[in-house]
Amino acid sequence: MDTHAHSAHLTAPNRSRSSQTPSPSHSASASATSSIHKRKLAATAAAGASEDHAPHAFPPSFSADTRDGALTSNDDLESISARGADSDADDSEDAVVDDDEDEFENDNDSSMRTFTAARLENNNSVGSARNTKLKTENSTVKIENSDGGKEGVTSGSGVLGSTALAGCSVLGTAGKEDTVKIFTENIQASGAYSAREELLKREEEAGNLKFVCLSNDGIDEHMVWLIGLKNIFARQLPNMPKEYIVRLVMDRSHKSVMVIRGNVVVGGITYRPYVSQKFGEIAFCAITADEQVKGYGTRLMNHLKQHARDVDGLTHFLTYADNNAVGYFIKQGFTKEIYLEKDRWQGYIKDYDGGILMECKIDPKLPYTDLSTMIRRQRQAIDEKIRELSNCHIVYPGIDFQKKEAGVPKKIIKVEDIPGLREAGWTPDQWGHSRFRTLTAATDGVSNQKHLTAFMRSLLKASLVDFFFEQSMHDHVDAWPFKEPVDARDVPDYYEIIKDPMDLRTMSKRVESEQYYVTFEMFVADVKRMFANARTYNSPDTIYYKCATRHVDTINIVFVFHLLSN
Ligand SMILES: CC(=O)SCCNC(=O)CCNC(=O)[C@H](O)C(C)(C)COP(=O)(O)OP(=O)(O)OC[C@H]1O[C@@H](n2cnc3c(N)ncnc32)[C@H](O)[C@@H]1OP(=O)(O)O
Repeated sequence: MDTHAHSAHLTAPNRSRSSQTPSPSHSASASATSSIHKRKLAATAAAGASEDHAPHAFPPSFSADTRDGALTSNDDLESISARGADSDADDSEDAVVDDDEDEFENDNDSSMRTFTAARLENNNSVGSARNTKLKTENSTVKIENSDGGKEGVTSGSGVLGSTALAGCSVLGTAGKEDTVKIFTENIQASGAYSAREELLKREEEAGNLKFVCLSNDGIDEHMVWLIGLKNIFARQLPNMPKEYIVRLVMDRSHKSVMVIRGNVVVGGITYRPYVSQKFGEIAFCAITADEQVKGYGTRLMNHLKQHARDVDGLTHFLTYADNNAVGYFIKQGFTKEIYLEKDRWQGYIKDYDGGILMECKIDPKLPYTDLSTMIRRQRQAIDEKIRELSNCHIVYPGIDFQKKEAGVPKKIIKVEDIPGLREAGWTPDQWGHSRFRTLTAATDGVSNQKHLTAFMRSLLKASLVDFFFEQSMHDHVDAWPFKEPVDARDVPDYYEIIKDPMDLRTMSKRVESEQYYVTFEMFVADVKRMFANARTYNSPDTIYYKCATRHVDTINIVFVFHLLSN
């Protein structure tokens, strides 16, 4: 274990999403993430800790493992301090040369100022105000064995393959296979998640897209990709000092899983595997602005999990997530609750003020890069089971419900003629189970229907108007809105507000058809609808409103009376 120590007070990288990120289909998340919040990383490595706990400069990745090839020095480390982005220090102070000035032209200044000012402050007043931000629990920083870093460079590098489970093989006979296929495709069901994963998986198989995991191994092409990734981080995490990003990305104990499309980096995740502790720390995660919310972030995370489990032997990931990226991490299976035992991670990871520590347990078995196939198979298995137990997958032709005037059906359909009803287990003796008895079903259905029609007719033609509108008719002869359908020429906005109009004439037509109101409840429902409309359209001080209110109770009484007398 490296026991190199120095008294550095470290970085305040603010990791925050770039405000220029377009999010066509996710405006909510885009707007939520567009505000650049200031985030401070209070990282510390106290000098003088015990040998066992390997007192080190923070982040540990800048320790001895890093010296052989990373673009860092301990001086540089000391210079990254806990500072906000509002420093006004001299921009001319040199730091790490930027590889892509265009990329950075908009957001370069603030972090450079932060960095520079931090250096000045660090020289002048080590341990003053900044110390108050340092988190005491981090005062001892454990140093990971170098195995993590080395592994990252050797066995950990390479193109990440999908586990390529066989395509959707369907159980059962050929015929069944077809139906299952049709059904599964019909369910639209793969859902957005699976659809995106499936699409990107196909892109990978077609060779248009690849996911690689690399460290700084000196290979030219890899370096170009790492620099491309560094640029994306710098742009997407504008409050994070670029020098800090460079160091971690180029640090050989860190690994980066990258999405490469057409030899161009689209995004990536830089993490440090703590192999002996079996967890990894995600340092940076970003997708280039115009490729966000297209599923790359999810596929990237899935590749990362698979690689970290199968190559690094990790069981967990920890990360300090930006507030505005918490939603993304939750969708990737991260939680704010940390279940990993503290002694496995505390002191190992960088501590960010303003971020939220989140954890993800890596499942030991899940085929992370082929989840869409797994989900599809699960759906098929569930579908098969449902088919064994029910006929709900069989779709019958619909009922021809052509209507005449006033919504009266053109032809009467007998219940037993409804397609699929008998097949679903219905038998005519189940009539009585219906909540509302229909009169046609009873043995004396015809006479009952006649009786009901007569009753409703009398209510409408004779007593209803008098009974219900006695007062209003006397007081207001023009109770016309209830008697006829409202004329849109008289009341232009009526049908914009009232979507289900009702009036006494329509009801009368329904009664006279002797086909519409097969239960008295249907009749009462129309009366109530008529009153409800009156109260919706008219203001409470109108006679229509008052009248409707008064007579809702009346119709209820009539209804109860009818039920009792039958
Ligand atoms: C440790 C850290 O680095 S924290 C900082 C994280 N990085 C950033 O904030 C930089 C800017 N943002 C990005 O680079 C990207 O948006 C990422 C990396 C956060 C996500 O990558 P994407 O490719 O956009 O994610 P992807 O398309 O796979 O979306 C997965 C789901 O997460 C959601 N999501 C994506 N970004 C966010 C967000 N910032 N907040 C909430 N939800 C989000 C998506 O809407 C999608 O939801 P759905 O499955 O219900 O449709």
